[in-house]
Amino acid sequence: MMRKPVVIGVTGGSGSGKTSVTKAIYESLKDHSILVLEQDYYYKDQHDLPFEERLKTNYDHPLAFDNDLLIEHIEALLRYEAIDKPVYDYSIHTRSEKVIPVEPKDVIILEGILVLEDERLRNLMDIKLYVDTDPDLRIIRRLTRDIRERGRTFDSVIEQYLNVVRPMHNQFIEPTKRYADVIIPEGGQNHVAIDLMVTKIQTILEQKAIL
Ligand SMILES: Nc1ncnc2c1ncn2[C@@H]1O[C@H](COP(=O)(O)OP(=O)(O)O)[C@@H](O)[C@H]1O
Ligand SMILES: O=c1ccn([C@@H]2O[C@H](COP(=O)(O)O)[C@@H](O)[C@H]2O)c(=O)[nH]1
Repeated sequence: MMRKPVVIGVTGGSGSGKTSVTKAIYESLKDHSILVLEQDYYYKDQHDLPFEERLKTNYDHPLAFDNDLLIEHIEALLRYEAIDKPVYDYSIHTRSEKVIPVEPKDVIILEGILVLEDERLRNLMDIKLYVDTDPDLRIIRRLTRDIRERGRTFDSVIEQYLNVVRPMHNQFIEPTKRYADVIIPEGGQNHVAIDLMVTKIQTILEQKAIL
């Protein structure tokens, strides 16, 4: 049987705990061969747009992402070829000049708000997870994080949440729950769900005779 990496998709609304779940799975498997791809890093490059225009972009719509490049990169990793992963800078709303060279690994975690929305991405996944956290917790988490880490003000987070993030969540993200194999309530503190996932990934790796 030909060797092929395992691909795990992790999705959920903004602030649901996708990154925390991904980190927890990564930490449990880091002695093996594992890498993370963040869909956020594949937002379309907006260097050509003035900063004021970038503020108006809808970052919660499927068309905001360069999924063609993301798919190209996953397909390369599935062939055990290295990629140059883009880096996204939230404070300037575009890709940074840097890229991160990424070597292929046996486990690929693909994390992002709309990774289950694109059928081409879904078809590349062995396991699909949806992190399901109540909207009140998600907005509290997002507020704290965006002010601390993404250079935002209280007012700008609230305004973006009500006008864009919330309606886009209801229209595009929440409906992808139906594609999930597993729904994880509460995100990164759900140790039982994370342990189950880690065990499942190990079983797949054993079946593929990678471990
Ligand atoms: N269970 C939790 N309790 C409290 N804060 C959390 C919890 N899970 C995540 N956070 C915090 O909430 C913010 C968003 O979590 P994160 O994992 O980045 O979510 P996502 O990737 O889905 O946006 C982060 O600052 C994180 O530290
Ligand atoms: O330039 C940008 C790019 C993205 N966003 C917001 O980020 C979230 C997705 O990240 P999470 O880590 O899942 O929260 C998305 O809801 C966008 O609104 C942004 O504000 N600016």
